[in-house]
Order: sequence, then C-alpha cells, then structure tokens
Amino acid sequence: MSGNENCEDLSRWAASKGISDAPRESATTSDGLGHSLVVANFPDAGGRGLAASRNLKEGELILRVPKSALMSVLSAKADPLLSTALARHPCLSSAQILAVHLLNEAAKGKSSTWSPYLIHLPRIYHTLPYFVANDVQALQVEEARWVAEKAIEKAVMDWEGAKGFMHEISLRRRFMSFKAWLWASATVSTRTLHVPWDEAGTLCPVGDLFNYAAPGEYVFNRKETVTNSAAEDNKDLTSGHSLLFKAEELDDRDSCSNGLEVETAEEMAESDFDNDISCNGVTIRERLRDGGFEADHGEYCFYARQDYHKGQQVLLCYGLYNNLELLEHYGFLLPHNPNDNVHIRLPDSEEFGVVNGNPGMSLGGTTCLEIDGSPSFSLVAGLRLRATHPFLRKSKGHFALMGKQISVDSDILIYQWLEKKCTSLLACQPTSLDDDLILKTVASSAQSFAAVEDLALSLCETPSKAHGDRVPKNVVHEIQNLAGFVCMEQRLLKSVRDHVRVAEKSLSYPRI
Ligand SMILES: C[S@@+](CC[C@H](N)C(=O)[O-])C[C@H]1O[C@@H](n2cnc3c(N)ncnc32)[C@H](O)[C@@H]1O
Repeated sequence: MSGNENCEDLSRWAASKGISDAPRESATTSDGLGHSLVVANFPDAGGRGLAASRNLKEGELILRVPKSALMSVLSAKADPLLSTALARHPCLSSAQILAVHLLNEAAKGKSSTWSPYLIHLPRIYHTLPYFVANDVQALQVEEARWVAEKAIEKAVMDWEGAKGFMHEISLRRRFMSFKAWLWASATVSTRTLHVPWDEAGTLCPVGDLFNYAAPGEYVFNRKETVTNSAAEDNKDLTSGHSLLFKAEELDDRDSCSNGLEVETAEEMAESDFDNDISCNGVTIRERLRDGGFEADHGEYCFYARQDYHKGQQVLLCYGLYNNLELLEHYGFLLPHNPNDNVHIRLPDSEEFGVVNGNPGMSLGGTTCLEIDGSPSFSLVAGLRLRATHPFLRKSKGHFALMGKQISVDSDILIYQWLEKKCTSLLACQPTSLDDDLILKTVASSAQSFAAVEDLALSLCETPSKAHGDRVPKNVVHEIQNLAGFVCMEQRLLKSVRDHVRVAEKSLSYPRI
C-alpha cells in the first residue's frame, strides 16, 4: 500500500479500539492519531510510516495499543472455531497459528473486528519466500542463495503443515492457496512485535506502521558472544529473530579490540587480561529499548528513541540485523546498515601449514567481516588458534580467546589469509559493483520500456570494466527478467532479446 493512501478510517477505528498517541492522563475515548503521530509517506525510508505530528522528546510515550486490539495466538485461541480445531492440531507452530488466524479474519471481510486494519495491510511483500528462481540466482552469494532456498522450502512446508487446520475451520479456497499463505506468513514475519506470552509475537495495529532504524549508534565489537543473563532476558521486538539488548542492564564497558593489531610479547605479558575478560567484547553505549508490552497497563507502548522534530519520520528498532536477515524477515535492505557483515568460514589449520588438526574447542559466535571490513572477534580468535602450532596453542591459546595476539608471525599469516580470501570471494561473483549499479539504473527506470531497451542495448554494447570484454551472463539475465516484468507484450520483449542475442554473438560471451 502506498503511504499517501487515506488512513482516516484506520485512525477512526484505532480510536474506537482505544489505540492512542496521547499521554495517559490526557487521553479521552475519542483519541486516535494526531496528538503525537501521523501516517505519512517516506519514499526513501520504508514508504508508508509514522511522522511526528509535533516536536517529540526522547523517551516520551508516543503510542499505546491495548491488548484487546492486538492479533496474536491469544486472540486466535479466544475464537471458539479456531480453538476447537487447534486442539486437534497440537503440532502447529505459533507462527502457523497466527497466519491462519489472519487468513480467517481476512476471509470474514467487513465482519472481522480487525477489518479496517486488515484493509491497510500491504498486498504483497518482498521477503525471501516470495523469490522466484531467478531472484534467488541474482543474490549470487552462496550463503544468501542457500538462505533464500531454505526460506522458500520452509514456507511450502509450513503451508502443507497448516492445510489440515485450514480445512477443519472450512476456510474458503481462495484463502487456502499458497499465494494467500505467502501473504499471511510474510505479514507475520514483517509486522509482528515481541510479546512475552508467545514466540510468534503479535500483530499490533498502528504500532506496525513504524519503519525500521538500525541500532547503528551502538558499537557491538563482539555482539555474537553476549551470554550475559541480562541479554538473555532481552528478546527483540519482533517474532524472535534476534536479540534486542537493554543497555541499562549491561555495563557500559570499554570496547575490546577485534582487529589484527600487532603486539609484542612484552606488551602481551604486561596486558591486564582481567579487563578483557570482564569486558567480554561488548560495548553498548545507549539505551536500545523503544517499545514493548507493559503488563501493568495491559498495553503495547512505544517511546521516542530520540528527539524528533515535527514532520520527521519516527522510527523503531526491530532488532539487530544484517542485510541478509533484513531481506529474509522484512523484505528490504538498508543501503548503509552498520550491522551488515559477511560470513567467513574458518579454514582448516592445514591452510596455515599447521599439521595435527584444528583446535578442538568451539568458540561459538559469528565468524564474519563487519561493515567496516574488520574481522569479528570470533573470526580473529578462530584464525589465531588455527594458525598456531598445537604445542604453542596449549600454552597460549587462551590469548586468542581474550582477543589477544598469540604471535606476530601467526597474525601476519592470518592477515595474508584474510586478504586472499576477500579477493577470491569478490572475484567469483558473476557481477561487480559497477555492473550492479548499471542494473540498478535499469531497474529504477523500469517505468518506461524504451528506457530499459536502450539501457539493455548500451550495456550489451559496452564491455564491462570488471569483466574485460564479457558482459556477465547474470547482467543480461537480469535485464531480460526486467524487460519481461515491465512489458508483457511479446513484441517488445522479443526486441530486447534480439538486441541481447546480437550483442551476445558479437561479444561471444557464454550462452544463457
Ligand atoms: C512494520 S512494517 C512498517 C510499515 C510499512 N512501511 C507499511 O507500509 O505498512 C515493516 C516493513 O516496512 C518496510 N520498511 C521498514 N523500514 C524500512 C526501511 N528502513 N527501509 C525500507 N523499508 C522499510 C519493509 O517493507 C518492512 O517489511
């Protein structure tokens, strides 16, 4: 749905359900939106979202949604038809139950309590289960393709698994299709907020209009290794995808180095390791929490995470995600995601000329390169252990676990290994960044078929910088897809294909 659609009916319905963006003390039963928030369109930052309707102060309560307006497994179980059928389907996951609950309410049309809310839900999503084979292929990176394939398989399995339940409640055929299932499960994936009583979370009318801001101001030098019980207690605001840390329950600690700093043996001996142990690699500088269910008030409450001026988009942090996770669960990418990373598989010790096997211990955590190119704590520690001979590992292996260098020589080895690894990872991708930028231009001009056609032609005629005289197969593939998408008329599609074929012959790149 577009952001400039008329949401007045939603606002009226919200008011009738007790949803309010006014402070508790001044709220009246006729409150809806407008005191703090207003629905607005932000084409470059999530589309439809919520804007500040006045200047807001950090920490201010800006929206309250009563439990009775939420759609969760609890409201599913309060429906006699669903609860009777559920007793015969004990193996369904909460997310499956919530998806069927949503489909059942959608099938009720105007007679559903949530009808004005349902009408404003997006009709289509861009999460990974929606990807067709060519989309998956275009992800290029092996891990991303694997995640996409698994997400598609999971959607099919969940649908198959929920069919018996849907039959039992006599859901209309149209609402039992895979297409309907994709819609319902993507609605659950992209819009649920964390609640303490159910792992699938809850759909929260109006509260689910907040677009996402990454927890970028916070420095997570070793986010993957937090085992602190305070962190365990903090679930994210979404349906269990990742943790949301509450900084007030974790000390504001000094950051631990995760780089490949070269340190002398003397410096190592003089280091105060206790500091590193207590630090545990986590630096969280600010309060992260900006929403949650408050049992004492029986409301989902949202707070401003910063000061906002009137008209500015008010954002919510759903949790900590890299771009692949954002795409998988929410169907979008952040162009500058401070939490993006690239997974790097740890090599065998033999790659460093160290015989006698890998270190037995498992480090846990993510072995990856962070957005600024620095290796994660676990990656450095894992590489340091692998690049060290077993006899030295025994006496000095604990240095690696503390984020400390074992020897200058092994750090040089692992730096060289990382450099080679990065070069080979980039070299084996079918398109370069340059190619992708051209494709992006093509995609954004896709309104006009003529523009696509011209760009396709010029791309085929202009040798790609990164690939010598070859236009990568993927680029041509994508343009064909795009052309097919923007123009259903076979005549025009054929014309692009002809251009591609001519260019293909003249450049003699591999056949598609
Ligand atoms: C909870 S909804 C937010 C409201 C949504 N924009 C709407 O129109 O209903 C989450 C979805 O909004 C979009 N979104 C949220 N934050 C975004 C961002 N920073 N950039 C791009 N899309 C975003 C994604 O499609 C995501 O799945």
